[in-house]
Amino acid sequence: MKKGVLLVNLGSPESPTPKDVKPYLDEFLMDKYVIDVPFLLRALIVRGIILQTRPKKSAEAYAKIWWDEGSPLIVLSKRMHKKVQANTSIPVSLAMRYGKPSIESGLQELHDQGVTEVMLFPLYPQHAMASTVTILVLAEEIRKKKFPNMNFTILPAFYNQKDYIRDLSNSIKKHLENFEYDHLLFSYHGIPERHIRKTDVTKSHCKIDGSCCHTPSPAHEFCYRHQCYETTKQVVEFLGIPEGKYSQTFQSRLAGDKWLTPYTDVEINKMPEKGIKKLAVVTPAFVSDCLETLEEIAMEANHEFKENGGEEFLAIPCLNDDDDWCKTLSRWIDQWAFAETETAK
Ligand SMILES: C=CC1=C(C)c2cc3[nH]c(cc4nc(cc5[nH]c(cc1n2)c(C)c5CCC(=O)O)C(CCC(=O)O)=C4C)c(C)c3C=C
Ligand SMILES: [Fe+2]
Ligand SMILES: [Fe+2]
Repeated sequence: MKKGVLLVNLGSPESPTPKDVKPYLDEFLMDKYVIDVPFLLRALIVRGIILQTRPKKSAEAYAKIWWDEGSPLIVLSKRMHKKVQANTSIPVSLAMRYGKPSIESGLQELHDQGVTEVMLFPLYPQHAMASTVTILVLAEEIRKKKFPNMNFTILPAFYNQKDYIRDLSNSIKKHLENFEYDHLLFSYHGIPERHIRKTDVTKSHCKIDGSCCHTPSPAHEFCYRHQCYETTKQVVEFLGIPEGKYSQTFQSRLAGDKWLTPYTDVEINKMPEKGIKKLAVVTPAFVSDCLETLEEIAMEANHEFKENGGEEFLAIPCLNDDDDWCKTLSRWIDQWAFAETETAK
């Protein structure tokens, strides 16, 4: 029995061109855990409507943040992977849910090293159907077809883990050292409200009314909204940020559904008139900087804030390949690998 780990992030297109963005968006948005409607309706919405115009617009956005080495999300995930591997003797592979390197190639790499016990490690602090569940479902499909002798253990969402909260808080603190902020905004990737109800294991707890997420419930093990509030609360406590000096919003919505509120862009635009002139934004739903942080926040939100009277804007980087964070990841891996754990198939 040999143990190994598969780190899985979201993925990016091959290049910032409509030709490569289109198949990436097709794979992403045709995922039934992302656009969760019956296949024919999904195909109509995605292929008939979204893919007619979005690839060009998205490619332009990607082109603004693209690096010489490639997509920031992929480059940063690879740097993190390298440091994590350097601090553990357990084989660690990196994969993306959409695009390359694929989950299948990551599992193949581990298989080629004789690994039979794999910890699946979704690189998302908060659990969501559109991010975590889709990884686990696809990995299981591939396991059944190609690697039937492998066993999987799943690393649960780490939104409230002491080590994660400490590393995130320390990184925020470091970036705020030279920035006298009026307000710190915690902006999380949004999801449709319907997804929250679907992942409610009690089928009765989630009301999305502002109070359910603060009332203890078994639903919270899989409630993205609760987990976002909890990450914010624990970071705020760790850093001692006073009430009124921070808030939480959700970004990156698609047209159509009602997504989690308040919306980041709407709130940021209102801030200058409320007296917030120096704004810092942190994006804890992402462990690696990506289109959503580098373009939507650091460029677009920054621009809008200033257009509306804001003066200074700081987009705090994600944890990326922060040394402490990479050591934490290696330590979690070792804790699992060297503990007497039961593996789940
Ligand atoms: C926290 C993780 C993420 C969740 C949950 C999530 C849900 C979700 N996303 C879309 C649609 C799009 N997201 C896009 C980019 C994108 N999304 C995440 C993470 C989560 N998404 C990341 C890390 C990225 C950036 C990828 C990169 O290459 O840098 C995009 C593509 C870009 C664009 O055209 O705007 C889309 C589309 C939905 C519909 C959804 C939940 C239903
Ligand atoms: Fe997304
Ligand atoms: Fe809730």
